[in-house]
Amino acid sequence: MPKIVSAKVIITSPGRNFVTLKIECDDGTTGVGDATLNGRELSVASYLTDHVIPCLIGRDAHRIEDIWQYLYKGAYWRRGPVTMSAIAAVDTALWDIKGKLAGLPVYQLLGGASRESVMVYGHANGTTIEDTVKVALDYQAQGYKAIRIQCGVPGMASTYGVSKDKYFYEPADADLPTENVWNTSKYMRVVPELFKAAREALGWDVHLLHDIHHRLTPIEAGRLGKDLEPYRPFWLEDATPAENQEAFKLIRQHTTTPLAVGEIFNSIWDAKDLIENQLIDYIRATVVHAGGITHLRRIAALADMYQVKTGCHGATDLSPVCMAAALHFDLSVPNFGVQEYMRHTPETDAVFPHAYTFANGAMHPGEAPGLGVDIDEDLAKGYEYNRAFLPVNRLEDGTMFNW
Ligand SMILES: O=C(O)[C@@H](O)[C@@H](O)[C@H](O)[C@H](O)CO
Ligand SMILES: [Mg+2]
Repeated sequence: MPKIVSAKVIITSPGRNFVTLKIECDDGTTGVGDATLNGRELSVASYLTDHVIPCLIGRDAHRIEDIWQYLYKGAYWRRGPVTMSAIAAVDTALWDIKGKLAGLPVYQLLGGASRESVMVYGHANGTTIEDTVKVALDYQAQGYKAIRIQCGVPGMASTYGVSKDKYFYEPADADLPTENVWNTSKYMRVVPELFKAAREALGWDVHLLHDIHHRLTPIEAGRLGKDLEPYRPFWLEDATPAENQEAFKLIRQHTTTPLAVGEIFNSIWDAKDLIENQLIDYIRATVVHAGGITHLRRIAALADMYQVKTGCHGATDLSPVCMAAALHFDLSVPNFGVQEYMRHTPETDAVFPHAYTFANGAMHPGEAPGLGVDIDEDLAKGYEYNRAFLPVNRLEDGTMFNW
């Protein structure tokens, strides 16, 4: 049996902070797992180093399920983004090792390919509607079949999803949280205009997505969903904060626009009622924050029973290790919907050499045994950790709001 003899946490910051777990077995086989939790990276690093790694040494690396259960039930304090990101990193690294030892890409261990490739969506954003549509046309020209569109809001200095440099969006932008200001009614006026202009420019053969990013009440989300129905959005994401899963009932009463939620979910329990009551159409949970491949498969299996599809989160703060693992999952899962692909920078890609490829609006994890991704430890050493927080959001009267 491949015995775990060591494991280490590698923190590197090629443009943004990443936390990677690397596990090594007695025969020299290694596996990697993403443990990055944007804005709280060191908490997961410590959880792994101080509370998980000592319990891994000497265990059989093939026993993925047993180790998962040991770390989940053994913590006593179950669930939460820190715990489940740490468990995810271990799980992902063990699937990587299992694939390498079997000489198979992980998707083959998950039941093989259910499709030829994985449709992805890119992020078109701009300060104005015109700017956003121009970038969306560029994505369409690159072959993307699905494009997220986010534009600035007249009268507001900033809004979610609009970056200074268009193609790379990194919201964790300061040593202490940047304070943004928000106005819902101004936002709700511009989004239908954006979709109208986008449909006129791009036509109907491209999927258009939008991320509300937890900023509307259920009835406001119902209103926006209804306003957008003529433009057929592929989904409206994070329409309202989802701690109260029941809130989505009110949105469903008012609009047929498909709903996606779950990038901040970290276990099946966060999504159970949403899925069982068919209150959503896509589940966004992904490998790094929802307990790894093992737990994400459970979430997808429950979703499949209710015709809910997967739509894994894939922002730049999820490392190429998570992207690789997600693509193996996406290729095999029966109820695949779409994969977010917010390209990493060239310096990040250099630190994380990978086998996955993009062509014509779709991706493939490649045929390398395991996940087909690694971390170049020498390169990684050259990028010091830089504390960076996600912004916070206030209403114009100063009330603390959702970012
Ligand atoms: O859908 C998305 O990609 C966003 O919600 C993310 O950009 C999210 O804001 C970041 O991952 C937070 O770190
Ligand atoms: Mg989102």
